[in-house]
Amino acid sequence: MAAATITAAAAVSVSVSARSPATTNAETATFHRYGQLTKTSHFYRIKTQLKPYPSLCGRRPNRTAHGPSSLRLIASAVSAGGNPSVPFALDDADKPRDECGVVGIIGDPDAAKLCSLALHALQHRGQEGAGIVCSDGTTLRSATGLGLVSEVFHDPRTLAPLKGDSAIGHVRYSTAGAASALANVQPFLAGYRFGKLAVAHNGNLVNYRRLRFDLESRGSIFNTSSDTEVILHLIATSSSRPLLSRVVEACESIEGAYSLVFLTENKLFAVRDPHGFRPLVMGRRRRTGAIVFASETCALDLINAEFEREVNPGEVLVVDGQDMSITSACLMPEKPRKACVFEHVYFALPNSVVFGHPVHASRYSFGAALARESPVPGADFVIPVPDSGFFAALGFAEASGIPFQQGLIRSHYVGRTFIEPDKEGRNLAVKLKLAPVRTILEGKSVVVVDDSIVRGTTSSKIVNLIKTAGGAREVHMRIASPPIVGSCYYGVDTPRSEELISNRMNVEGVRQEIGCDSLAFLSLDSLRGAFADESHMFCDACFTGNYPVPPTEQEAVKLTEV
Ligand SMILES: O=P(O)(O)OC[C@H]1O[C@H](OP(=O)(O)OP(=O)(O)O)[C@H](O)[C@@H]1O
Ligand SMILES: NC(=O)CC[C@H](N)C(=O)O
Ligand code: SF4
Ligand SMILES: [Mg+2]
Repeated sequence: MAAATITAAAAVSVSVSARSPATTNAETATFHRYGQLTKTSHFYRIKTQLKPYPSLCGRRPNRTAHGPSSLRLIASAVSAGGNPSVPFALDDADKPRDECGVVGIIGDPDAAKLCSLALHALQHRGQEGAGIVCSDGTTLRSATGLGLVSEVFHDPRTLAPLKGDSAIGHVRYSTAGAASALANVQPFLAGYRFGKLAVAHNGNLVNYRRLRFDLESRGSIFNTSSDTEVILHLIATSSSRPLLSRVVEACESIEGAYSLVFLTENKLFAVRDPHGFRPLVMGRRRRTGAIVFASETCALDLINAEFEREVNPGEVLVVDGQDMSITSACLMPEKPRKACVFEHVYFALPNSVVFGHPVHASRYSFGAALARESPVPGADFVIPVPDSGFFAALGFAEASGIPFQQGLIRSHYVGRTFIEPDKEGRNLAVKLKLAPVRTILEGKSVVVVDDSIVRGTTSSKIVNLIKTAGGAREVHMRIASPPIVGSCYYGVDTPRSEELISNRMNVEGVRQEIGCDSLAFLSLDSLRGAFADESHMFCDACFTGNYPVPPTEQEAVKLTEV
């Protein structure tokens, strides 16, 4: 972005209506500009959720380019665990990894505590680090650490200083920047010339290297090696006012996947990229009326928040802590919706409703379709690969009429293996995690259903376990998604294409490699069929190679080189 002008396409106006949680009538409908809201009630409901999305969009005049950076990342007030001395190098050698979970709460005296609970519910989205930033209206405080939420916040003294009515939180699984660096654990808290700002990000920016290069050549000093920090610098160097405009302007420069929550002293922002790759939902706590944003509805459920709606792709929502008014703006002209289908295949928890569809139901229908496409006549049992293969196996069993049996037991003390950052960790985790039930499997022909094969680590170990330790006669693997043939550039750990087993070999080659008696994957048509006439609104690039936002040549090379 060397040019001196940026075209900012933010909405100039938003619609807000207000109501008390105790009433159902809309009390007020006011029209505001850039979040200059008049207080009409303590509780507001956004009218825009009833409007067709494009009606929110508008345009505002050109703005001048970013000035010199004045951003200062503030070290965590509390660093719970980890090694703070890990350097801040831009680790080009890092490979992209997986998902993250974000949460934001405003209007509740227990905001930080609720955030930590919500992060527990989102733990499956990232196991490398966790953190919370909260605000008491004047001061932002932060606690971050490496490891699981239960490890980072095991000591009540870590949460105790996090007082205030608003907070954001993050569980990390790195896509850009070292997995082991405490500095990369979010939320990031920064000081800039208009105050303090914290951010938590789920997704991956495909153009962050170029943006970082541009910012650094204008004097920005980066404190982390994460793509997310670029967003803070873009906001800090924007010449737009107020913060909503700066956020919008920053988002116009970034490309790729981003579901974001920002916290200032008195406002909470939620932003979703125009394609809507990653999920982000909004809810409201019944007891206090607090507004909650979270990656998945399972986090809302845990803290008794009622789901209200998704944050729309391309939407910026701002909740003002002073009057709980909500402002909605549109980032830029509409782009085709491309929700990540892999959230339904693997990432999200089955009790979540993601992109408007219950995850357990999608998985069940993938499994049932698989049974119709690739039956295994004469098999004795259908066995799920815990955890995420469970509902697909149930669908397979019911559609095929073959009895369902829990032939593999999962240890509750080992997390997700696919999201382990290194190969040794993944190998060990599969071994420790799954154990065969010999008295079920011995001498039997079994259909083993898993949600996906990525590198093949899990499947080959499972086939071996079931045959040797379990004593099964035949193992027929059925995979409830198509072969993964392409890397993901939008926040998921499908790293180098050479590491993807289905990219290296055909189905028969994969079968021989993992050692099962037969192998079949779900067809692309059946995957898409589960979403019927909405299927065009899903990204399935890792199965098809049709990338909605082409990675720049440089990004693609970097991602495949490391
Ligand atoms: O081919 P691979 O590289 O081994 O990756 C695929 C496996 O990883 C995932 O499980 P994971 O253990 O991460 O999570 P889960 O417990 O939710 O199934 C997925 O469900 C497959 O089982
Ligand atoms: N998986 C994610 O969404 C991670 C967010 C961010 N890109 C990071 O690497 O920390
Ligand atoms: S490429 Fe695959 S994992 Fe990545 S966003 Fe698209 S569907 Fe999801
Ligand atoms: Mg699994």
